[in-house]
Amino acid sequence: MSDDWLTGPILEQLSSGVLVVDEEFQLVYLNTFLQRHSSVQLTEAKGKSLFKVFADLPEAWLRRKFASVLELQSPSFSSWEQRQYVIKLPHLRPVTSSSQYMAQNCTMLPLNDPSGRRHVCMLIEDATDAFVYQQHLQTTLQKLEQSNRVDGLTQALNRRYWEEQLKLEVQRAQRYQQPLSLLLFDLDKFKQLNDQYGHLGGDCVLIELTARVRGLLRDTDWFGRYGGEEFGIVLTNTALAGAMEVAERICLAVSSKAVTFNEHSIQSSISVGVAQLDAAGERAHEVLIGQADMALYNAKREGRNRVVSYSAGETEFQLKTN
Ligand SMILES: Nc1nc2c(ncn2[C@@H]2O[C@H](COP(=O)(O)OP(=O)(O)OP(=O)(O)O)[C@@H](O)[C@H]2O)c(=O)[nH]1
Repeated sequence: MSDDWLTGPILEQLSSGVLVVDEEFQLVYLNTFLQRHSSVQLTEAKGKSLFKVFADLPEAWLRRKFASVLELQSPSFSSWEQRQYVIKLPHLRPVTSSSQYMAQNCTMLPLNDPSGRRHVCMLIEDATDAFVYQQHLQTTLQKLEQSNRVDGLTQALNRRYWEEQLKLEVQRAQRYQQPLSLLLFDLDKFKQLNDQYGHLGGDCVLIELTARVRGLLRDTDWFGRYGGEEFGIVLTNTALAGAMEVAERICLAVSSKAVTFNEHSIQSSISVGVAQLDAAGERAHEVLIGQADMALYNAKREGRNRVVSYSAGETEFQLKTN
């Protein structure tokens, strides 16, 4: 007895695609799922070349796959992670996704008709849910990674990540013998500012200041929040003279324009310490931080709102005022 009564309705109802081709890659069968999603009708497509019916198939790849299934008489599989789709079909999800096509898992099976002629049956499973889920997961992981790197208030890099980058850049500069400089700066009399305008006023100054500073830097510089009101900038491929120029520009950008907070106009300034990498060895980045910190200390001591560079061997630090 024929099994058509059984297989017919199942193939009609199946929510996966079933496609069969003969040895010449001519279409023998398409189930309802595929006809509905591709708008190709079996009655019109039967006997035609698969690659003419579906013009945008990856022909060379699919021919190789089919040939190996026919020759080895064993199944082959392609997942959406390797190749997002084999047949370009629109997906019907009401979700936003970067792709409008159905992600597919494809299994290719050897199939012989009753007279022994060889065919290939391709089963196409809709994997769009998994694809969309993975995309969401990736976006979430990227956001998480980003939030692990930045300081929540100012969006400057946080201290841990910034120090990691400093260490890497110091190693790079040493290996390729390129100059590298470090700026450390600190808001002047910030405690007083907080006392006068409240913590929110202080926060507002920190946010505005970091935005101004960021606008003055190159993409290759690393700007991080080193402590409460202390920040660090790694200037790659920059010698001391260039770093001093950047520091002066930043110092001026802060002091030349007040920050508006509620009805207040808050005037602020920073002191900046600058040092160029000269130490060798594994702890060179720590030495560099120490040197920039000493220069910053001197900028504070000399009256604030200024840039001071560290110079090795000098007892008195070179002072530069705005
Ligand atoms: N609003 C605000 N204040 C902060 C934050 N982090 C640290 N501070 C404050 O910054 C102030 C730093 O004070 P000090 O270290 O005495 O330094 P200063 O008053 O700036 O004095 P000088 O550095 O010598 O000019 C403290 O009052 C901290 O509470 C922050 O995220 N937001």
